Amino acid sequence: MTRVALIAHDDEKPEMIDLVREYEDVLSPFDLVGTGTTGKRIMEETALDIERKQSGPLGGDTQIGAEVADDRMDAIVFLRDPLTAQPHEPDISALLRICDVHDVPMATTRTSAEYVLDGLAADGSE
Ligand SMILES: O=C(CO)COP(=O)(O)O
Repeated sequence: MTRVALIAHDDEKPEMIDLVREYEDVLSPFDLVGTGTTGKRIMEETALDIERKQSGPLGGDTQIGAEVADDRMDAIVFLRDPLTAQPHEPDISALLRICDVHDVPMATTRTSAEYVLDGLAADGSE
């Protein structure tokens, strides 16, 4: 099954909720994973079921990176806050790097996320 991770920094959580609402039909057949607070918010505000990892600062990005390293992840939507320093920046950089290593698509903005999700939807309908 297609496995997708959803992650958003605090300032980007409203954008993530808006995105997943728009793409709820695309996302609902997928196996969805999220960092702690992002996953909680998505489940509160949509009908999607999310496997929740730790919150990002407590290791959630690292847990998702481990799945990438194990070739278990098909795509990641990570709406990052580009204007706020994060205490767990090394974990975020490591996640970006391991996605590059394993050629796992990671979208970090609304528009790139729409391209990735449109692509997954098109793959699923072939
Ligand atoms: O910090 C995050 C990603 O780096 C996101 O974590 P939360 O979803 O727990 O807020």
